[in-house]
Amino acid sequence: MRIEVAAAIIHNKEGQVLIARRKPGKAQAGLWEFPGGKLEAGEDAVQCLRRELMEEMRIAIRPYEALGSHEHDYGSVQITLVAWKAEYLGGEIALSDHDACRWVERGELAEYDFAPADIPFVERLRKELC
Ligand SMILES: Nc1nc2c([nH]c(=O)n2[C@H]2C[C@H](O)[C@@H](COP(=O)(O)OP(=O)(O)OP(=O)(O)O)O2)c(=O)[nH]1
Repeated sequence: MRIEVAAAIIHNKEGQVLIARRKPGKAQAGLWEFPGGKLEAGEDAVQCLRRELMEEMRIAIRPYEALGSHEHDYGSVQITLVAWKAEYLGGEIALSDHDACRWVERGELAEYDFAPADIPFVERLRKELC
């Protein structure tokens, strides 16, 4: 099975990036990710991310720049992960699909265990290439 997933690399005014840990019971539980989710039929990545962030975290974002996509084979599922840079607009974070979230500096990203599909984006962020 192949699924298309969008992830938002959300920054705040201080330049920190929002990361979240997948909660127990979900695929990749315990690993950190950039929040987002599966594209629904007829939806583009920007619409998907606006919807997912409101559903999963109750926050409003503005995705504004596509950072490309990476394929990852999880065995039972192959995912195409599309990442977008996004601006945090507002709303107080209320978690439903995650059991933790943090605003982190790029230099702190190495301290977290990310879902394998996210690693190429994490590396680019760490090197400040995006
Ligand atoms: N959202 C998100 N999912 C990721 C990332 N990296 C990564 O490997 N995944 C995987 C985990 C899941 O297998 C899949 C996304 O599923 P999901 O559970 O977040 O999506 P969803 O909210 O639409 O799904 P559902 O729980 O409603 O079924 O992609 C990432 O950075 N963000």
